[in-house]
Parts: sequence; C-alpha cells; structure tokens
Amino acid sequence: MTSSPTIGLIGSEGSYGRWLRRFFETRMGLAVLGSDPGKPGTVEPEELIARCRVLVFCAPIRHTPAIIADYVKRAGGRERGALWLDVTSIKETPVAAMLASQAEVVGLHPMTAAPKAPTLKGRAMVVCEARLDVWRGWLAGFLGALRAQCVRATPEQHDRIMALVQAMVHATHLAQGGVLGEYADRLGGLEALLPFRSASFELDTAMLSRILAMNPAIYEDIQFCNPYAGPMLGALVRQIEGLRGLVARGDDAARADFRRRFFTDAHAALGEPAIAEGNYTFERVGYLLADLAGERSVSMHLPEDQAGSLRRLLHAFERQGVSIASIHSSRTPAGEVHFRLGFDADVAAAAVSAALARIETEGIGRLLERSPELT
Ligand SMILES: NC(=O)C1=CN([C@@H]2O[C@H](COP(=O)(O)OP(=O)(O)OC[C@H]3O[C@@H](n4cnc5c(N)ncnc54)[C@H](O)[C@@H]3O)[C@@H](O)[C@H]2O)C=CC1
Ligand SMILES: O=C(O)C(=O)Cc1ccc(O)cc1
Repeated sequence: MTSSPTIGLIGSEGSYGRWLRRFFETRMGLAVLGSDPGKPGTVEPEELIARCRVLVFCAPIRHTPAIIADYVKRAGGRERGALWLDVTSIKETPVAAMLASQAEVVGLHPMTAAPKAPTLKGRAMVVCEARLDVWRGWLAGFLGALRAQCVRATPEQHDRIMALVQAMVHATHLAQGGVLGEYADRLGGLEALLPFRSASFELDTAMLSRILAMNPAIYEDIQFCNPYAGPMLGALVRQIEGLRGLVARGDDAARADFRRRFFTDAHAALGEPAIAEGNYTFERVGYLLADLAGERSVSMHLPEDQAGSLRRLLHAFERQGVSIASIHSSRTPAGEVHFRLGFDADVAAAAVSAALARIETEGIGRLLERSPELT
C-alpha cells in the first residue's frame, strides 16, 4: 500500500472516466493512467496492471463483469496488495467479479451522472466495502475528498434498492414519454403542453427530458442487468392495472378503494415524516420553478472564493434603488457557477442596466445573460 498510488482507470475516455481522471489529478495530486480500447493516449490492460496499485472500473455496465474477469485472469495474483474499485450502477455482479481477484475490493455507486462540479458534494454515493484492510485509511481520504454523502450497503441490498430508486423511476418516466408520444399527434409535443404545466408536470417532463438526453446504454442496462428490476416492473404494472380497474368501475365503492389503497395505505406504509419532508421539498422546488419562469432576470458570474462579492453585487442594485425579487445560485450548462437575480415588473430596465454597468466596471461580477425585457 502506498499513500500516493498511480490510479488506473478502465473506461478512462467515457464520461465518468474523464471526470475521475480530473478528480484524481487535480484534487488528489495523483498520477492517472487510462485504458479504453481503441482510444488514443490510453494504455493496454497489461500496463495498467503492472503500474497501478489502484484500479477503478468505469466501463459500460453490461460488459463490466467480463472486463473485470479478464483483469483477474491477466493479473494472475499480481493484484495482491492492490485496491480495486468500480463505479458501476449495478453492484452484485461487478463486486463478485472483483472478489475473484486477490485485491482489496470496494464497490462504489455515485448517485449522479458525472457532474460539472469538481467533487460529488451534496450527492449521495453508495459504498459496498467488500474486502478492505490496509487500504482503509487511503479509502477514507479518497471518500473525504469526493465529499459525497456516503451510504453503506451490501451489493445485494444496493441492487434491490436501485430497482426502486433508479429502475422504477426511469421506467415510469419512460412510460410517460411513450404515452406523451402516443398523444403528440392530437395534443402536440412537450412544447405545446408546457404552457399548461403544473409544477408536477414540469418536474416529470424535466426528468423525462433528462433521461432522454443521456446515454441510453446506462438506462437500458439499469433495467436489463438488475435482477430485481423485472419483479419491480411486474409490481408497477399491477399498480397501474389496479388503478385502471378502479376507474373503469367508476362507482363510489371504487372511489373508496382508490382512497384507501393509494392514500391511506400508502401513508401507513411510507411514513408520515418522510411524506411531510417530501411535500416540503416539492413546495420549495415549486417556488424555485416559479422564480425561474420569471421573465425579468439577469445571470451573473462572481469571482469564486472571494468573501463579500455577493454583498457588493447586491449593494450595486441597492444604490440604483432596484429591489431584487429572487436570487438563486446555479450552474450554467457549461458548468460555471452563477447567480440568477429576478426582478418584478415595476423595476426600471435603465436602473438595472446602470447597476450592471457598475458591477462590470468595478470587477464585482460578469454578466452572463440578461432577459430581453431588461435590455
Ligand atoms: N453516466 C452516469 O450517469 C453514471 C454512470 N455510472 C457508471 O459509470 C460507468 C461508466 O459510465 P459512463 O462513463 O457514463 O459510460 P461511457 O459509455 O461514457 O463510458 C464507458 C467507457 O468505457 C469504455 N470501454 C468499453 N469497453 C471497455 C473495455 N473492455 N476496457 C476499457 N474500457 C472500455 C468505452 O469505450 C467508454 O469510453 C458505468 O458502469 C455506469 O454504470 C455511475 C453513475 C452515474
Ligand atoms: O437517472 C438518474 O437517476 C440520475 O440521476 C443519473 C444517474 C444515472 C445512472 C446512475 O447510476 C446514477 C445516476
């Protein structure tokens, strides 16, 4: 075990591979080698095994168990004293494949696509400690640097839970996508429906759009490679069928059954505190969506790590007598941190322009975007 191991990434040119390379190099100061078939600048598995004491498998889900088995065979015992990790969205088969080696083994599952941010701060990550000894201290440092909210599980627990947390959520949204597609001829696509949105519809279609914008292989494998996904899909179909049956009956008894089954029983099974918390989350997100829908806004990038820059920004608006209706920090599609400030209709565009000019000349911030209503 060494405190500064060379990291070997298997699948180094994919989305997580590229994110992990940057993380290990810049946040942990470690040397990184990558292997990815046919991709220039990467090395053969043999070289990775010989030179890296930590391997991280970040390859396509369906091929990962076989890829790991191939590494076990090639390493032939040289992996004793090394640490093997993976970030696969499924945990039983990759962890079992890694345990066939003599390396120490920890399965990881970051519950986010490779983020634009440099760490996993605020994101959940499942940690399956399968065989850990001398690498325990190093792993703790690595997890600390990642800044994720770690939750421990066995690989089986993980896969059973992911059948709900991922496979079910993706399945319901993909089904909604299918239904919306079936109705699109008559009622139009998303663009035609969004002016009629509720916050729920906006959130659900955002989820659907997110899934459709991502790599379909991930979503396919989350359904097809998790042995607990099939039974979950059966339960989902039974629930929808049940609802359809009640609506088809349509009488008062069916309505009473609806209330009991989908409300009273669900409250009892899911727990009041969690339902109250989830409802509060929804309300907060609802206000956020309402703010984001506002038509008068500016987005500013502020120099990071500079104490007082937000106060100076707000002061520039105050000096012009501009009152700010909402303020949110977020990231641009390119990943840049920005503040979005919303203004009510009675705020004069000229006053906002004057504040913005001052903000730019005094180097307080940089204007990224301004809605046409404020130009
Ligand atoms: N993208 C996401 O949202 C998340 C992905 N993950 C996991 O990360 C892993 C990688 O996912 P992505 O980076 O999104 O996929 P990706 O498709 O962007 O990257 C996979 C890479 O593996 C390479 N590869 C294929 N066969 C290989 C082999 N035999 N040896 C070495 N490399 C090989 C591919 O050429 C590709 O560059 C998956 O196991 C996935 O479950 C985990 C959490 C979220
Ligand atoms: O679809 C989701 O739930 C996401 O937020 C993105 C994602 C995809 C695959 C994962 O293994 C983890 C997260």
